[in-house]
Amino acid sequence: MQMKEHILDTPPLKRHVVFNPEVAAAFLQLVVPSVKMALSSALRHRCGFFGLLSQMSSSVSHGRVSTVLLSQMRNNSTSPKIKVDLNQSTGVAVLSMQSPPVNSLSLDFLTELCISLEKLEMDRACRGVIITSSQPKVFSAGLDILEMYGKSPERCGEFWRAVQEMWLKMYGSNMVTIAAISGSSPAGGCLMSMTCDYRIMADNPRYTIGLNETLLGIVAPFWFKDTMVNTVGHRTTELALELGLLYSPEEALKIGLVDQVVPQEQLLATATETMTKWLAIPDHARQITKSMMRKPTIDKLTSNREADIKNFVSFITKDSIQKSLHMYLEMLKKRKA
Ligand SMILES: CCC/C=C/C(=O)SCCNC(=O)CCNC(=O)[C@H](O)C(C)(C)COP(=O)([O-])OP(=O)([O-])OC[C@H]1O[C@@H](n2cnc3c(N)ncnc32)[C@H](O)[C@@H]1OP(=O)([O-])[O-]
Repeated sequence: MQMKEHILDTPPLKRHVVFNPEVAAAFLQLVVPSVKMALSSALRHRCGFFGLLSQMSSSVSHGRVSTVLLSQMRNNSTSPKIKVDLNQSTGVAVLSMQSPPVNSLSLDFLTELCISLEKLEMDRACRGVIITSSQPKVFSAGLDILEMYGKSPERCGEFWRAVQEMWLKMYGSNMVTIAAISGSSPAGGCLMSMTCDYRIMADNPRYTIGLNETLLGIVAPFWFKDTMVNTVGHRTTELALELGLLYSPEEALKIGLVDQVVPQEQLLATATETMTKWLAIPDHARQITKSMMRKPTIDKLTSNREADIKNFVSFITKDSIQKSLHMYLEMLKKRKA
């Protein structure tokens, strides 16, 4: 489990240059994303300010900045993908995913999400987080398929490390986490929901939730599987994963994939009420209990992180898997037309 800790402030940069707004804008576009990436990476490795500096210089020296910059420009990275409202008096934050069209989990998105979660984790004023979406009809479409299609092995590895980091932060959070699932939540979206302590889904039969990876011709890794086994049990997970089942809210409630289904307009109010109940439990007792339940699953990934990245990269870059992803992307486009 993560311990609350303090982040080192970076000292102000002193530069003696003549100010040119165009150069400054270009510089910011180039540097801000790499600082964000480096900060996230430094946080991941808990290596403090000097680690941060070295991450930044290695990003630049390996020419990664331009690749990251290009993909971020495509993803319209200037607008924040995560909005956090912390109510100081209740200690409850509402974290809204707001990355159109479907809150897909790109490297940028995951980086921003991890930074937001880390900040809340370290903020003593925050005891609970409600995770929801500002996008209509969708909680999250799961991993951004474009991050896994046509990308270099190096980039795939970087992406997968960020997916692992998101899971570690969410599944191991000391805070009470409640998913207010306001729309469809396939694959990685379902995983995010399952990392939370409690799940409430909006009652709309058009919404679906589940780990549907096999429908894309890909395989949910062991820690996706473990999270689902811990949530709904072994046999239900076996069926769900092999068939790539997506459940309606009512069906999800029946198998225990979500804990409550409520009318859409009551979703946030119900999540807030539920949070009050959870926060009535003394933090230390709840946190130790949560750790007791989840630590073995977390340890399994932390001790196999590099091997898991290697597996993912060699799997996802196979020609046959790339073909499956291509076909799935085409199917999504056709379905829309
Ligand atoms: C080993 C690895 C484990 C993998 C885990 C995963 O999470 S794998 C992930 C498994 N995830 C899935 O299988 C979910 C697939 N997605 C869906 O089923 C639906 O989009 C929906 C039900 C989430 C929302 O329905 P809706 O009618 O509201 O929206 P819409 O369908 O009209 O889409 C709007 C636009 O978004 C695009 N786009 C969508 N998803 C993704 C994505 N993940 N990524 C990137 N792009 C995505 C879509 O192509 C379209 O683009 P366009 O044409 O505008 O350029």
